Amino acid sequence: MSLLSITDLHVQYDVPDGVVRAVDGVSFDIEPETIVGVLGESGCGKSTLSKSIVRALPDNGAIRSGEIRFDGRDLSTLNGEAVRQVRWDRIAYVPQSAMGSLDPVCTIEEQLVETITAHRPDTSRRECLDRAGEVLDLVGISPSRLSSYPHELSGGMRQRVLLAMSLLLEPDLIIADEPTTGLDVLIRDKILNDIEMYRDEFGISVLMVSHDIADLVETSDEMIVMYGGKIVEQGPAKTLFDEAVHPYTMGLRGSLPELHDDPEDLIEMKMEPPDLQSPPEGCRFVNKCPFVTEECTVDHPGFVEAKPGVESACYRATEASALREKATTVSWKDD
Ligand SMILES: Nc1ncnc2c1ncn2[C@@H]1O[C@H](COP(=O)(O)OP(=O)(O)OP(=O)(O)O)[C@@H](O)[C@H]1O
Repeated sequence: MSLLSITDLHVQYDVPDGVVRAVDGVSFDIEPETIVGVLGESGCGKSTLSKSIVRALPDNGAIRSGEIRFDGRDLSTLNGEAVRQVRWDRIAYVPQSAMGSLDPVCTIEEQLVETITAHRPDTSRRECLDRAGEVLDLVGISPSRLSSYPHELSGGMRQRVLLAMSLLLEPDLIIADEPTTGLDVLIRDKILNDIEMYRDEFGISVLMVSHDIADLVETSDEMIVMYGGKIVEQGPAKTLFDEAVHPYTMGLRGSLPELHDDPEDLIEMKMEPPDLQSPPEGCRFVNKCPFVTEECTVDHPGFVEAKPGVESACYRATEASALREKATTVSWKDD
C-alpha cells in the first residue's frame, strides 16, 4: 500500500479579482522508503502542493476538492488538532526559508526540545537533549551548537538544523521544500547525501521540491514534473532525465549548461509561468511548446504511458524520441 496517495487535488487561492488555480487536478502516490522529486519552475504550484499535504496553506488558500490519503485517513478533511498530530510526528515539513522558520530569539536547543515535548510531553529533559544532540550529529553539526541562536549559524547550517528537526520524531515522510536553494555546492552535496541517508538508514520517504533538475535526478527515485499547476509528466527520475517524453522536461534538461559542450545545443526557455488565474485553454504548456499542434489548444491532454512507468500528459508522447532529436533546433521562446 502506498504511504501517501493524492487523488485529483485542487487547491486555490482567493485573490481580489478571482481565484488562482495553483494546484489543478494533481494525482500521485508516494511509496515507503522512496524519494520523490517535484520539479518545476517558480510559480508552478510545488510549494502549494507540499503545504496542502500538511495543511499549512495561507489563509486565502484552500483545498477545493480531492483526497490526500495517508495511513487510511484523508488529510484534506482532518480538523486542526488531528492535523497537528500527524504533522511532525508522521509527516515532517521543512519549509523553503530556514531563517524564517527558526525562531530568532530561541536557541537551537530550545527549539528542538520544544518540538519533541509538544508532541511527546512525557519525554524527560535528558532524553530530549540526547535526541536533539543525536539529530544534529546526524546532519553533521556538532551538538555543541545546541546553545547557538539561528543568527550565529551560516545559511547552510540553519537549513541542516531544520532537516535535523524534521528527523526528531522519526516521521514516515519528510517534505523538503527547496532544501538546497541558495547553498554552496559542498553544503548542497551534504544535504542531498543526508536525504538519501534518511531513506536508506531510517526507511523514511522524502518528497523533495526543487526547480533544479540536476539535484532531483541525483537523489530521487521517482520524479514529478509540474507546469502551470498540473503534473505534466511523472516516472522514474533517471528515465525522465535521459529520455524525457514531455517537451517541458526536454526543455529543462536541455537548458543545463553542464550537459552541453557545444553552446549551440543549449535550450533557452523563457522562464515565465502561465497566469493561473486564467490559464490557457488546452495544454498548460501550449504557449511555450515548440511542438504544438491544433489539438493542444483545445483540451489539456490526459496521461499516456509512452514508456514503461512513465506517464506523460502530451498529445505527441508517442513521437517523443523524434521530438528530442529536434529539441535543440527549434525555438523555445514564446515571444
Ligand atoms: N497566498 C497566495 N495568494 C495568491 N496566490 C498565491 C499565493 N501563494 C502562491 N500563489 C500563487 O499560486 C501559484 C503557485 O505558487 P507556488 O508558490 O505554489 O509555486 P512554486 O512552484 O512553489 O513557486 P516558488 O518556488 O516560487 O514558491 C503562483 O501563481 C503563485 O503566484
